[in-house]
This record gives sequence, structure tokens and C-alpha cells, in this order.
Amino acid sequence: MHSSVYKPKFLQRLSFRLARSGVILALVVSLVTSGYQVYLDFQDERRSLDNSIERVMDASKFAASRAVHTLDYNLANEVVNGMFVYDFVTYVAIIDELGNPLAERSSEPARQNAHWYDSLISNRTRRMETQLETDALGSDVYGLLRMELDLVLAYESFVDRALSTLALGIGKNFILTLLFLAVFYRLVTKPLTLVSTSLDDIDANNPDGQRLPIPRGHEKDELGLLTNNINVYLNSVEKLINDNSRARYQVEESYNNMRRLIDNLPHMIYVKDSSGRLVLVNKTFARAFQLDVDELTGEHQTVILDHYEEKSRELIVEADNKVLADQESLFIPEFEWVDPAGNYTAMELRILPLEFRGEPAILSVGVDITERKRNQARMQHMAYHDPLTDLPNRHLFLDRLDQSLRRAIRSGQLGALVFVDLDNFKNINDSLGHSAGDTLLRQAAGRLREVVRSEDTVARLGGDEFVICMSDLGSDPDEVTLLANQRTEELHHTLSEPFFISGHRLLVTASLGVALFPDGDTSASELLRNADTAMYQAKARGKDTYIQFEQSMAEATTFRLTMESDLRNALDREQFFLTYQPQVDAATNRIIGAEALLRWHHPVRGVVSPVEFIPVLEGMGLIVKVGEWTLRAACRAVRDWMDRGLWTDSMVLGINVSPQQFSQPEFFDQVRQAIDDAGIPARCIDLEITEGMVINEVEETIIRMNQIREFGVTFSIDDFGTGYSSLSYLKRLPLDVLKVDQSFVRDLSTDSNDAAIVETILAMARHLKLETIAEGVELEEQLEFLKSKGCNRYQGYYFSPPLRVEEFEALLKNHQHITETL
Ligand SMILES: Nc1nc2c(ncn2[C@@H]2O[C@H](COP(=O)(O)O[C@H]3[C@@H](O)[C@H](n4cnc5c(=O)[nH]c(N)nc54)O[C@@H]3COP(=O)(O)O)[C@@H](O)[C@H]2O)c(=O)[nH]1
Repeated sequence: MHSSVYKPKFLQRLSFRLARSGVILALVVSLVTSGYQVYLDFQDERRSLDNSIERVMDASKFAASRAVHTLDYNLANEVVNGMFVYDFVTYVAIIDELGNPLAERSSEPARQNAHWYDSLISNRTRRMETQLETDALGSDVYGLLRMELDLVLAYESFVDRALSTLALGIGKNFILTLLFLAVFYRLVTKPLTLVSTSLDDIDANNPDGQRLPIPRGHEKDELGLLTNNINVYLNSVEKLINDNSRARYQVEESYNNMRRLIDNLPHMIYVKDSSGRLVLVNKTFARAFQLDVDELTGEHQTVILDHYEEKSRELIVEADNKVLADQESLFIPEFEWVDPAGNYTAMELRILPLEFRGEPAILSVGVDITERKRNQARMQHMAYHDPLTDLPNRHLFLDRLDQSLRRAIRSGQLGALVFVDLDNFKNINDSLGHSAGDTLLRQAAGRLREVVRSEDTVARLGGDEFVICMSDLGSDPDEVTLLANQRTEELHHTLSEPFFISGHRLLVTASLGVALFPDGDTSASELLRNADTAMYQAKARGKDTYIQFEQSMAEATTFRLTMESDLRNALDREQFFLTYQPQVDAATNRIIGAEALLRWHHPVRGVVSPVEFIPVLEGMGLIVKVGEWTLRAACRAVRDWMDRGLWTDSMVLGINVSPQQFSQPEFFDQVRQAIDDAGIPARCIDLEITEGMVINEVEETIIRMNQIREFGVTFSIDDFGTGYSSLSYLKRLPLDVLKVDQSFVRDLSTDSNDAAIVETILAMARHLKLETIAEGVELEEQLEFLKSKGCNRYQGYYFSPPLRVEEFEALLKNHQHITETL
């Protein structure tokens, strides 16, 4: 484990310390055991010495007693000499009762060897005496037998032996200790050092699978167990390190993901500590201050607070403090700040209590709601304004009118409401297209706005209908009437000025209705209806004029509303029926086909003209359903006539198609279905379209017409010459027949212009290889003129008015029969 492992010096090594202790212990043990052994030997030695001396003394005592008793000096000397049996006897004397030696002898000094321990013995000589008695009872003592011993000599061999014993003991223990140490070194110290060295080679911070080898022969002992345990510990360490690094990786990954997430959020996210220091900010937040995340992190919030409005700043600091104190989140729905570029930004802020790195903090999430607010304002504007002209819409207008009405009632100041409807706007829309129509409406709105005062309200109700509310015109009804008419005249006039749209100079007229207010307890919406009624009256009186509302006019409006209501049920109640106007070939006088013309049988009013109800149906959008009914009814009639031999497959029935009907995506399917269901040849059907329908979205119209023509149906262009269409359009259309409008035919004989127009139309048709049918032929002169100009087909009262089905069938029967027999 590298640097963490301590390498002991020799003197600190376990083996040395064990050796040192072993040696000391061996010495002590040896000394104690050997000393004890010497002590025991010494006791034996002393006992043995005493016994020997005693024996010598006892053996010599009798003879010594006799020598004293008999004063036998020779005997005494013999006894004394005889007692020198041991080397260590240094002096023997037999002393009489007077204390005089009878015989005595000392050993020779030469025998007394010097020893290293001589000086240790303080009393080297030991004296032993026994009394010499005359009888065995010892009652009569008359001398002494004295003997002196040299203890050094006496114990000389013992000392040698004891020293040997000691030396042997110590030596033996010492050698044993050394042997034990060698074994200990081999069995413990060496493998321990090996384990320690191996451990040192392992990086504790990254064991990387390295483990300690178990020293050979130690697999089953404590060392093996220790090594195993260390390896188990290393396993745990490695697992811990792996877990730790995995956890660290996961923490880092989570942090990076969190960072990526918050940096890519469009919201401003920042965390402040309790002192107001920004400890975490995301990119959106930093970017708002034109700074990097790193530049802002760690800064005090004053850096950003400087950008806030005074009020917003106080609001935020207060909110932050409250969140910190209450530990509850707070929501600030709106506050403003100025970005470094000086733009005002509206923000929505959510502040939440948080613990950041163990410290109380606050998390703020700011959402830029500037765009949302702008959108809300835009939506609010859209909800109350007309998207085309940006004028107030019906909703807002009624609101303002209501306010003006109330004000007028309070103040007694009268006002006027003007209802404007452009005349024949539909024609412009149909012939020049919707975008031209839209431009016209925008321009008309602009002109109306220019004419009125700033306090007046101009609104668009929809289509070509505009309304103007003019308040505070005065308190005198006559003067106000005059002024209102004058202002209305100005409005009328401004709209009659030519409009220039898409290269066209358009002259547009308008019909206007005026209603003064207050008018009794008339409400705002009733006022609007009154002005509308007056406008309808202006239309009814030939358009291009203005009329002031009178109570009697209300009936006309009621009439129109009633018609709408009646028309809603007319289809279900089977009140519609078709009339058929024959189309004739002037050369052969044969009926070559017919035009199906719709009629409405009103239960009260009787048969109502399509001139009256078709615009209403178109206005209601009901024309699509009714047109489909007409298509099916006409095809069924042809089927019926063919079955009855009244109709040949060379005859063609013309069916009028309204623009709304034609623009339906499902129109093609409706036509094919009606023809298939009836089981008639498609060439028996001719669809009459108008110029306006064609000019609007030409490409799309051509595609549709071709699709239908491929099926076999033919196309006629109706009312040609009355719209804004040009030859270039006509050239591109997949047409079969051109119908000359009855308005040109009507005055053929009297109006040379009309005659020239008809002639031109016929020449154009010839050039484009189109069949021609003249409409509204009532007189022979008209027919003759048309024939002379090459138009042989005609339709008109001259031959027959539109007929009910049974009349038409009778005509078919009789007329074809007559012409065939001719
Ligand atoms: N979208 C649909 N429009 C339809 C349908 N049926 C009719 N119409 C259109 O209504 C307009 C008025 O039609 P109507 O009152 O039927 O008048 C037609 C004829 O009666 C009239 N006519 C025919 N000959 C003469 C005549 O000699 N003199 C005279 N004064 N009038 C005559 O002309 C009308 C036919 O016109 P056109 O369709 O242009 O050929 C009219 O515009 C119809 O188109 C319908 O089902 N759908």
C-alpha cells in the first residue's frame, strides 16, 4: 500500500525485539533454574562435607581422648596426621584440659589455590571442635579435638560444578532461544514481511484486482487467515471504491443531466443562498443579462436587482425573505424588469424554499411572459376586432353603441348609427377573386375611418357590411337629422370614388341606412337592426343611396327574417321544385335540351322567384344543400324522360351551379353520384357556371372542370359579358357552351352597343370553337339578328317560358312529334 506502509528499522523489527526479549528471558530463566539447581547442590555438598568431617572427627575422637588421657604425644600426632584425609583440612589440633595443644598440624600453604571468588567469602575458615571425654557418658571432659577447614578448598569442585551448570543452562537456553528465533523468523517474521511488502505494492486507492499471495505453507494457519482477511478487506475496499466511483459517476451524470436540462429550459432558473448570493444559475438566466453562467455564479443578487423596476425589486426581496422565513413557496404572477438592451420584459416568478449544499437557499423559476402577454393582448384585440380591416367587430361595436346610447340618454345629446353595405360586392368578389374583394374591403374601411371624427366608431360586421356610430351630434332632433344626413352623404360619397385594385379601376356604390338614437327605449341591437332595415330599403330603392330609418321599414326586415326562417325548412318540407325552359335549335326548330330552373312553393306566398330566394339561400349557406337536391332532381327527371322516350341521349339539360356549391371539395363526387344513381349518360348534363366563379382561383377551377368533363359532363358559361372576366380567362377554361346573357339580347334591336357586344361575343365563341346559346329571346327580330350572326340555339319566352315538369313533358311529346312529322 505504497507510502502508507511503515518500514521498520532493524532494531524495531519484530524478530529483533523478540530475540532481545527471548535472550533476556532465557538468561533470567537459566539463572533462576540453574541457580536453584546450584543451591540444591550446595545444600547436598554442605551436608556431605559435614558428614565427612563428622565421620573423621568421630573416628579420631576415641584415639584423641586416649592420647590426651594418656598424654601420648605420638598417638596424638598420629591422630592429627590421620585427620588430614581431605585437602581442605587446614588445621587439626588435640588440646588438653589446660588448653595446650598436645598435637597440632596445619596444611601447607602451597595447596591453597587462589580463586576469583576468594574475596567474595568473608570467613573462609571453618572451625569444628569436639570435646574429649573419659567415659562414654561424657561426664568427665578433659580436652578438645579441634579441626579447621578451608571452605574454599572444600567447595572448590562444587563451585566448578555449579559454574558449569550455570554456563550450561544459560548456553542451552540461549541456543534454544536462537533456534526458536530462527524458526519464528521463518514462520512469522519473514512471511509477515512478505505480506507487508505485497501489501505495499497494492494501491489502496485502486487495488485493481491485486490481492496478497498467501505465503507458502501458511494456508491454514493464522497468517493465512490474516492474509485471507486482508484480501477480503481488499475486496470490500475495491467494492467500496467501485461503488463509490459508480456513485460519483452517477452523481456527476445526474448533475450534468440536470445542468443540460436547466440550461436548455426556456425558463430562467437560479438559486440564491440566504445572503442573496447566486449559487446556481442556468444559461437562460445568464443570457438575459448578457453574461455567461460562470460570470454570474457566485455574484451577489444586486448585480441583477439593478435591472429591476424599483417596485419589482422590493417585491422580490420581500418575497425571498418570506420564502426563507416561512419555508413555503410563493408565486409572483407578474413583475417587470428591463434587460441590458433596455427592453421591458414581463416575468412570472415562482420562488421555492430549498436546501443547497446543506444551507437554506431559495430556488427561483422565472418565465418570460412578454410574448404570452402580447398574445393575450393580440387575442383580446382579435376577439374584438375584424382581422381583415382591424376595425372593431360586432361584439365591440355593440358594446360601444350601448355605451353611447346610455350616454345619450343621460346627456340628451343625440347620435346616429349608419349601416353601410357595398352594392354588388359579390360580383367583384366572384369576378376578381377574394383577395381583390379583401383589398376593396380594406380600402373601404380606410376611407370610412378617414371621413368620421376620431370619437366615432367604425366597425365591420362581416362581409361588405360596415357600421358607424356617431355620438353627440346635438340635442335638436331636426338639426341632428340634418347633420346625420350630411355625415352619411360624406360616407356615401367617399365610397363612390373609384377604387384601384389589381390594375382594375372599380366603381363601387353603397347603400346606407341611418338610425338616430336614442329612440325611445330601443336597445343597441334593436338600433342596429333598424339601421340595417333602412339600408335594405336603400337597396330596394335601387341601391347607391342612403335612407333614414322609419318605423314602417321594420316590416321589411321582418319579412327577410321570416323568409330565412321559412327557407330553413323548405327542403325538408319538399317545397322546392324544378321548372324546365326548353332550348331550341333555330335551324331545325327542334328542342335540343332545356335549363332546369329552381322554384320555391311557399305555403302562403305561392311560387317564389329564385331571384328573391337564391341570394338569401346563398347568404345562409343553404345553397349547397339545395344545389345538390337540384342536381339529383334534374338527373332523375332526365332518367324518367329517357325511360318514357321523351329524351334522347343527344339532348342536354342545363343545371345552374352556384359558386359556393362549385367550391365544395366534394362537388365532383356529388355530380358523379347524381348521374350514376340516375343511370343517365353524363353528356346529357351541362353545368352552367358564372364568370365570377371561374375567375376566383382559376387554376383550381380548371382542374375541377377538367375532372368533371372527363366524366362526360359539359360546361356552359352563364351570363357571359356581365362580369369582369376577360378573353384570357375564357381561353383557358375547358368550356363547351357560351350563353349570351339576356341583358344584351333584350335591347338588341334598339341598342347598337348591345348588338355589337352580342356580335363580338358570338365571334369570340366561334374563335374558341364554343357552342352558343342566346338567353332571353322574346322577339322574332332578336332571333333573326342572332341567326344572322351565326347563333342558332336559343332559349326564351319566344319559344317557351320555364315550364312545370308535366307541361314540359307535354311540350316534349307534342313538339318533337310535330317537328318529326314536319
Ligand atoms: N344557383 C342556381 N341558380 C338558379 C337556379 N334556378 C334558377 N337560378 C337562377 O336564378 C335566376 C333567376 O332565374 P329565373 O327566375 O328562373 O329566370 C330564368 C328565366 O325564367 C329567365 N328567362 C328565360 N327566358 C326569358 C325571357 O325571354 N325573358 C325574360 N325576361 N326572362 C327570361 O331567365 C333566367 C335564366 O337565366 P340563366 O340562369 O342565367 O340562364 C337566374 O340567374 C338563374 O340562373 C338553380 O337551381 N340554382
